[in-house]
Amino acid sequence: MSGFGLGQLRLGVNIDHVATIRNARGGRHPDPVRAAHIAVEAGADGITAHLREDRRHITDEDIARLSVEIDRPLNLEMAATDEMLEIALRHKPHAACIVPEKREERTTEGGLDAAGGHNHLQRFVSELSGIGIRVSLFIEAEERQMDAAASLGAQVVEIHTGRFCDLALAGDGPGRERELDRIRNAAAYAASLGLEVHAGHGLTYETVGGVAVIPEVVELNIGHFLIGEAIFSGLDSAVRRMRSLMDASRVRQASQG
Ligand SMILES: CC(=O)[C@@H](O)[C@H](O)COP(=O)(O)O
Ligand SMILES: NCC(=O)COP(=O)(O)O
Repeated sequence: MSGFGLGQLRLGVNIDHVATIRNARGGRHPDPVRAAHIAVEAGADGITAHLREDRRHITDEDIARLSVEIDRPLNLEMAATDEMLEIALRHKPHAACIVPEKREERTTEGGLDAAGGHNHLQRFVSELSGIGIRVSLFIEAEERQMDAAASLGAQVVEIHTGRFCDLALAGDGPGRERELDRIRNAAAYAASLGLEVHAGHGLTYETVGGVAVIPEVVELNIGHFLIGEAIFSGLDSAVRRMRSLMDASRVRQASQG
């Protein structure tokens, strides 16, 4: 149950890094699909998985199994390539979130340049939407990127919270607040364009509250921190704690009016 007064805030659990641990030995344990089941039982509203071109963690088989074995929406993160488009059209996940990818990156370093890549992206957005897949663009908190997403016909934008989280981790209070203001303004602007607003990347127990109270944000996608916490407290406990922090933030915000 999310905060009273504010809309329901969904939690999408990204299970990429369960696959990172599995792939370290090349076996089948730990199983990302088993993790997805545990996350759903613990309160996840959906599962996010990033099928990278280099398959460094989530594999094609993981996506195939998640597509049929999990009874919650699957949010497939993908690069805008013909290979990934074919896979998405084949499995028809609830949503496809188009993210930028560079092989040499350790993790996603920035948002998709929807404005600069408008012509390249149009075919992907049209073909995915054309068969009923909700298309999300993982973008920076910038109005021009929101304008591009709306003009492309994407239904959803996911605002990159990585810089906010990095500033928080570095103890840069003023910088963190400036970035959070940027995210707040971008969320309100995106909603005014009729876009559904999600947020994610790098969120932790410490940073989730600042984003959870943004009224236009209806979904948070959180993965790496939760899988890390799961090593110490178990995945069920980590997801439940994140869920309760999200809900408590919304209740606090609603009670303050
Ligand atoms: C787009 C994003 O921020 C993440 O969902 C993405 O999955 C990060 O890539 P890794 O999971 O490979 O770190
Ligand atoms: N799109 C963000 C996501 O799915 C999870 O990002 P992270 O929590 O693993 O950094």
